[in-house]
Amino acid sequence: MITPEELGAAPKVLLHDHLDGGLRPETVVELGREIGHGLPRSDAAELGAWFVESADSGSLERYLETFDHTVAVMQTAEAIKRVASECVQDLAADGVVYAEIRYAPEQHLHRGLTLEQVVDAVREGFEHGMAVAERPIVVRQLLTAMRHMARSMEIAELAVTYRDAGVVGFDIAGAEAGFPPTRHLDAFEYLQRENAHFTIHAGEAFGLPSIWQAIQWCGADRLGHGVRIIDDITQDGDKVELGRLAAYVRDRRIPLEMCPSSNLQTGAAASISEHPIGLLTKLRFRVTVNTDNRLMSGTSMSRELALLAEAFGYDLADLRWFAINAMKSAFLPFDERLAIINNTIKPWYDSH
Ligand SMILES: O=c1[nH]cnc2c1ncn2[C@@H]1O[C@H](CO)[C@@H](O)[C@H]1O
Ligand SMILES: [Zn+2]
Repeated sequence: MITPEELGAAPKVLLHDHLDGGLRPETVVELGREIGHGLPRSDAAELGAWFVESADSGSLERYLETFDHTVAVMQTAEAIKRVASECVQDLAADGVVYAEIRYAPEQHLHRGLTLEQVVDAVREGFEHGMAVAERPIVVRQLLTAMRHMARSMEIAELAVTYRDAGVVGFDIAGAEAGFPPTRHLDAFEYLQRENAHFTIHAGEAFGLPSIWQAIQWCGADRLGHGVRIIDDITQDGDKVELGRLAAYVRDRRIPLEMCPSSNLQTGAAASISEHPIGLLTKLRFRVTVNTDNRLMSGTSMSRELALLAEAFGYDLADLRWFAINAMKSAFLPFDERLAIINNTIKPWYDSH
């Protein structure tokens, strides 16, 4: 049994977390008041509960509607800096030692900011957060393009421009059904030519064709969620068979950015104990554990790991495996990844 203290103290690595899905409820209330944005609840605790209840919709499309309020209050450099700094501080307090935080710059232009000003504001917020956090943490940005929009090439170029200024990769997000990854093929081909890294939300609200396109057409380094890879695995008693795509994903060690609580809310999985992460972990896929949207799921890295430990009996050795899997899969340069594994992750787990 892992104690709550151990869970909090254990070094954790987070690869899939949305900046606009992780605000503190109090911050949404305060920023909303400052700009006169009407919110469904004015009390912070009630608003926090409202986000979780509303996101508990059983559909990705309705889950995503809750972001209207967080995106609305993140339209000035000051507001974005505050949210970014608080994000880093909250993660550090939860024992996260490395995080890649994503958001869509194109969604923060309503009050006159340019794409560059948005990325700069997030960078300043992250730097501030890393400087004041109660525990050491390294945080980098992933720039997301919205899959139903047509700005992915521009956002991919932005990611390359900022590659030495805190941005380590690119992503596409938003409603999956009807918006296949190949819709943004030019952006992915451009990134490959630039030796840049990217992950793709795939296999969350749509199945194998989405995963297949993300990997075999677009060349994704990692899969956001990827839970539906389970559709290519058949189980007959103790006998487990992998289809060609599932075998490819496992053979190539393609990291799966799994987000258990988020999947329950969008209907991608029925319960934690039935979540495909159990089988995929047993089969030694490159599984990583993530939060997706801490506000909408009312969660944290510690909580996600606690839920898994309870459902599957995981111990500290499993947590170590998840942390090292994630660190190996990070878009940070190899020597920096290795330093975090050898100087931070392993020493803690070796002594516990
Ligand atoms: O689980 C998810 N699947 C797909 N899109 C998502 C998910 N969570 C958040 N976003 C979308 O990504 C945007 C940028 O951060 C958010 O505004 C939200 O629309
Ligand atoms: Zn996501």
